[in-house]
Amino acid sequence: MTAEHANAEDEGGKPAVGGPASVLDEILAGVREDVELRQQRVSLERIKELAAAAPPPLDAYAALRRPGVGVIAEVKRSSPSKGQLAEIPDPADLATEYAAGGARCISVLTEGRWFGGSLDDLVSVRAAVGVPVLRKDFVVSSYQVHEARAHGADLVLLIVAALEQKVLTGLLERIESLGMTALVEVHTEEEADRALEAGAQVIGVNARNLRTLEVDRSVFERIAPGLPSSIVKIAESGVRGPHDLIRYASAGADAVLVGEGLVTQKSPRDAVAALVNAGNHPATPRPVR
Ligand SMILES: O=P(O)(O)OC[C@@H](O)[C@@H](O)c1c[nH]c2ccccc12
Repeated sequence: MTAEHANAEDEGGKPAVGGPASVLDEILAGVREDVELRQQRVSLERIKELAAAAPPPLDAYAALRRPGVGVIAEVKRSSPSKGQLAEIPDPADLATEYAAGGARCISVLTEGRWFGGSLDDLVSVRAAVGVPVLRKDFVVSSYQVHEARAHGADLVLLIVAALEQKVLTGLLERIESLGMTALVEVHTEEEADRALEAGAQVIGVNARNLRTLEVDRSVFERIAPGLPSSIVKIAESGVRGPHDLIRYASAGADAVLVGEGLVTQKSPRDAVAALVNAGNHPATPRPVR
């Protein structure tokens, strides 16, 4: 890697020039501080060694392309919009329930300040389940990508709105070079174009605007049909039950990513199973390739 490349990867996520600081900008500022502190304790060199020594990643891309509409179930304690959603004393227990309900992948929020997550949660979940695990965080530097791999991640989220194009492309390449899959998150058509331009193969359309936190389920219907059929399409946020999965499926979703709608249920396993059943039902539209 050239020095120029290294710098480019660590420059992402600057707030829009002159714009008011959004929730996303605030989150990113905290994330940068936290990454710096962790990097002082465990150097980039060391985290690269740990990543290289970790058991190889699972093929999340293949899992997401299986027939039927898949469910990515998220371990999510809190959110900036609602505060605490659930206690989740043992994320491994919850992930085990999700997997028993038929979840294709497990998403683990590792951001601490706003979402109450941690890398420890990722490690516990990885050890508990046999399905691919997503590191859900605000990834702005290659340090976090190696860190994800070192802690057992198979998939890493990249949020287009948080990254300059050069940085997005560099991080995506880094994720793939470590054998992981990048889930590239967009919220607008322009961001979708940037994701494709960067080489994304798995694109998540987030119904929630990370600047205002508003949820608009029609965003997926606007953006997904314009994506090439080869792209794996994930509908993120706002799934309350099977009816929302079916709506997203009708617009071409390969999978839905669900947090709040699962962690707030008495039986997260049954809630996942209900979604999985809807996703496998013959009447549910499925993506054509
Ligand atoms: O709880 P919900 O509405 O089911 O949403 C889950 C997931 O989409 C949401 O947690 C999310 C989507 N993109 C993110 C980026 C960062 C943090 C969180 C997210």
